[in-house]
Amino acid sequence: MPQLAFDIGFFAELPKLQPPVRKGVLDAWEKFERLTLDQLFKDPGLKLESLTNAKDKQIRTIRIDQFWRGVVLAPPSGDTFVLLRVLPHDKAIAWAKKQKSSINEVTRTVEIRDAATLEELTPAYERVAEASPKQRLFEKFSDGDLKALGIDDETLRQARSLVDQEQLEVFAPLLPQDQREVLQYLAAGCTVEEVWQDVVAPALQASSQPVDTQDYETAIRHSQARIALVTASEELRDILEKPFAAWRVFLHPSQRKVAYRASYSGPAQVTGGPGTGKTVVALHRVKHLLGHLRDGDRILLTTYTNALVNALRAGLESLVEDPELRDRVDISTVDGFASRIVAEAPGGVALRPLVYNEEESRWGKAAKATGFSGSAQFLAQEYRHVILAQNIQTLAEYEAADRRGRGSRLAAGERPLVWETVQRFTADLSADGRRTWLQTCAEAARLLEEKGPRYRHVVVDEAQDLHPVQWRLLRAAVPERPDDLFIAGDPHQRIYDSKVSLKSLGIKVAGRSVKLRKNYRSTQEILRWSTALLVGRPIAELEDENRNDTLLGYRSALHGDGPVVHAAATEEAELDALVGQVRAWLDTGVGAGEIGVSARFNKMCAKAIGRLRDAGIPAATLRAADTGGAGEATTVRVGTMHSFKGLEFRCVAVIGVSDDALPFRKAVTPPEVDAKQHETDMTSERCLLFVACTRARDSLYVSWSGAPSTFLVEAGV
Ligand SMILES: Nc1ncnc2c1ncn2[C@@H]1O[C@H](COP(=O)(O)OP(=O)(O)OP(=O)(O)O)[C@@H](O)[C@H]1O
Repeated sequence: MPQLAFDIGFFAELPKLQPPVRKGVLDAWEKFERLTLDQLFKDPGLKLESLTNAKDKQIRTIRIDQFWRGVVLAPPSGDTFVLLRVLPHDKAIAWAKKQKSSINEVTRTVEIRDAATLEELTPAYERVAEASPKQRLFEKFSDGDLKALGIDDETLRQARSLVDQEQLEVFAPLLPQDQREVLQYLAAGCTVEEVWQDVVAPALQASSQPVDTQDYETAIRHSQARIALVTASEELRDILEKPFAAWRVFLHPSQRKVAYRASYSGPAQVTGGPGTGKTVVALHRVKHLLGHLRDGDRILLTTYTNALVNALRAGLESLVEDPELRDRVDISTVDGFASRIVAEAPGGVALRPLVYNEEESRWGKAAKATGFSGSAQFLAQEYRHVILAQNIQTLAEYEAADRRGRGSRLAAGERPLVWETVQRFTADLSADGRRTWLQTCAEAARLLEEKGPRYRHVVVDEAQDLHPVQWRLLRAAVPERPDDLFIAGDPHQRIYDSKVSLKSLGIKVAGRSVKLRKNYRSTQEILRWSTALLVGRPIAELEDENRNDTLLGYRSALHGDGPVVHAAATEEAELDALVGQVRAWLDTGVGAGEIGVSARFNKMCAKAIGRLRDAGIPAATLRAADTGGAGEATTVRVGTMHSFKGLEFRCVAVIGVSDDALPFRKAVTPPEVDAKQHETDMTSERCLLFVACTRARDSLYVSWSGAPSTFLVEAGV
């Protein structure tokens, strides 16, 4: 029976199609379901026509309505057709005539290229290259290597004519998608092996048969990354009516391979720069695991902030239709999960957690009581990074503890007094019915270690910021078995003080770790600018702190304007400029809810909200807008850089990026107190700015008053 599948290019244009045109698409799809092949070709309403002077006889058009035409791949064999585009009549014909389809001999997937334009451009570029003193862009790669990566003869000739990346960008939209990616990664500096592993191998279809380059029926089924087969009209109606979320349907082969691998023999990890779809992969992994869950088994899906919990919940709702299945997933922050475990324990008392500022003053008091002369900051860090991290329970254990991660000296004879001060701090806290969040996690971990795990699988997003105690808790929440932990995170986005590697925690992901490189969120211009903030700064891996991670090959296929930077003389002037920028976005049709404003401090956020509201622009803090329901769509959301973690907006203004705000002196341990901690804190501050900037999809605006942050200066802004 014939059927009409849908190419990703059609979905990309879907938001522009009016409801009657969408209805026309649905009608056309139903015709393919209903009619025989013979009837389809003869149907006068559909007009499945081939085109004169077309590059490819297999590319035809169909009638959607009087004005709109669909461009369809109509293979010579098999009965699956693919709707490539829906365009106004003349544009559809012009576009269709230029395209050519093929089946890639390496990946076995269907490819579409703009053959006419490529044929026109290539000789001109070849002439330019011959006259150019520059080396050819792919000079160092042999034909054999390129062919092994799926570059076919036509693309090879085109690739050989290029001398620089700018030229490749001209060719990129014309090339078949998979081959384009291979060339872009190689041009970005990745090795043949890396491209093979990250781009080609995940797309490969296991088969011992030679590739039949005429068998489109099979190739279409191998092309899940760009062609969707829709089996029910309700499904299609749903896709056509709701705003289309491509991530639900079209995973990149590297994403699909990680998310839908049948099973991992132990903990698995997915890393990658901002916007590479780690959260998307985590959600698809949950979907996969739900499909194999035994009776009574449950999944914990956990992340760092409440805003992200809401985002995960919404994502899972759109990915997993069945509410009963969704009910088998608990979605919570790690701290929220810990509170629940502690509160549910027999006799468990919910102790009020300390907020950040309270802790330091309590350490000060404890030090005074015991006569410890060091700083409160030292004590807080010692407690966090040595005592809690190593789960130290006694003075003897503390005296024997390894303090290698710490850069501050502590003579052996001083440890008993530190220990006494710690005891004082914890005793005072419990006397007041209070607890730090990490103490709550430690208590929850102890309870689970005693009573046994609660979950069959734990899926962790934003893993880079978890403290060893939180890892202990998650480890105790799930038995050590295949598919126990699935971990998504990015060390470049570490913005809290928890530099810890999975290896040091005994969580072994070697051989089960994948890195994503394609950014789906931001334009290449925003990425390049933001990435410059981190260039030359070593960032330790998530897996192993003795190895550094890189953003090599990290890139986006999206393009737009570069970020706008604004230097204001005073804070007042900076806030005025912010209002001007937000108004300019609104004037171009951006919704208020698509705009995010981020600053280092709450105080600056409050000022921004006040100023925007004075100008008649609805604005609220992230939390107020998100818990206020409707506010989310109609309000500019304003939040600290920390609270922007994991979120995204069409337009982002990062404000107050001044010398005195980033790095924030109080958040950075002085080098004379602890040189190692100083470095870690500086990196966290730098990453914080990186995180804030990489929340932007289409537009990024960065401003400051007075002197700019040294991070901007060092990045050459
Ligand atoms: N295969 C895909 N197709 C289309 N869009 C995608 C795909 N994968 C991810 N996206 C989109 O890219 C954006 C970023 O995805 P996601 O939030 O999962 O990235 P992330 O790696 O978790 O980002 P960050 O680390 O910055 O929080 C989202 O808008 C998501 O819908």
